[in-house]
Amino acid sequence: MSETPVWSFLGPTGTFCEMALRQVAPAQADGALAVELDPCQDVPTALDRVRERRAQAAVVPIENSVEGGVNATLDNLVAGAPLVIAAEVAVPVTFVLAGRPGTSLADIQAVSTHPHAWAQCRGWMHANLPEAVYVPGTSTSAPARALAASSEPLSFQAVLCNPLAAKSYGLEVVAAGVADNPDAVTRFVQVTRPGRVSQPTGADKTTLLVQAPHDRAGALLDMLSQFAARGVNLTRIESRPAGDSLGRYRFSIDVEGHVRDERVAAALIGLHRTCPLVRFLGSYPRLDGRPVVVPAGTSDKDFVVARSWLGEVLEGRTL
Ligand SMILES: O=C(O)C(=O)C[C@]1(C(=O)O)C=C[C@@H](O)C=C1
Repeated sequence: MSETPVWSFLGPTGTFCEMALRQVAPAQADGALAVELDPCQDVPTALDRVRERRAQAAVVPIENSVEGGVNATLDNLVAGAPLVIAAEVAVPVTFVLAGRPGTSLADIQAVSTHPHAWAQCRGWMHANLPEAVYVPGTSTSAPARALAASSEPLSFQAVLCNPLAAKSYGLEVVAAGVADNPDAVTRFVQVTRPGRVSQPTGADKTTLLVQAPHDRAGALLDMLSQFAARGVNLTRIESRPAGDSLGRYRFSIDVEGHVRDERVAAALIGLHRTCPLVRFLGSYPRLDGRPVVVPAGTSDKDFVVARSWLGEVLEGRTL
């Protein structure tokens, strides 16, 4: 009998991350999850569980429509043993302000939540609870659980979490629909250990980490030219400090297409020839399912025809 696969995520139960996991994890015939949930204290721990083979997959936040890239994820993905992204999912993010039963706005002097959640509610907090102090939490549900778990006074009287977490921990909603941007979404990724790369679907994305040479003019332009020359469209590019000295940056990049697409493969080969570091972080179906637009002259067929023409040239059969 095969064992139930373990999937790790940023816990405890009730995070947006768990909502994302429930959207991508396999389900049984009756709709119940076919994986065992492994809530972790932070993103690096969730990813390490996969590296250590204690989990088959991890679901972690990677990009937030308000705060941008999630550094804990972007940096950890390239820090240790290789991992790759297998799928992506977006979760709409709206918060409730919740406290122990009976709490009213006037009782709240301090609020705890994840720093990204706080960043998404700053304007609302300023307008409604300008005096409230912020107490950082390891996730949105960790302080919710802590508040519900005891009746002793804590350093905060309310939390910003998702409505399901407030309900499951038995907290009372003091204010609903708390968000500076009602359309905010967070993108999460399912991460696994690398294996043979899947086949393209025609609507894929590839994530890379690239370090451009730092000691010559135009290095960044050269790096970007590797994509432009092959008609590969970028959907995200962010710089992250390399960490070893000031002024050295790496680029976290998402491109349209799959590493098995000729034009994406050619861009990667070009990067590998010219950049000191290139990490492939996975090709996976894009969440909007929108087919990739392939510019003229960059389809797989165009590459195959051109290669066969060159073969003919080498054999002296054509010029
Ligand atoms: O704390 C959670 O609930 C998470 O899933 C993490 C996280 C994030 O890292 O951005 C996810 C969505 C919200 O933007 C707030 C926090």
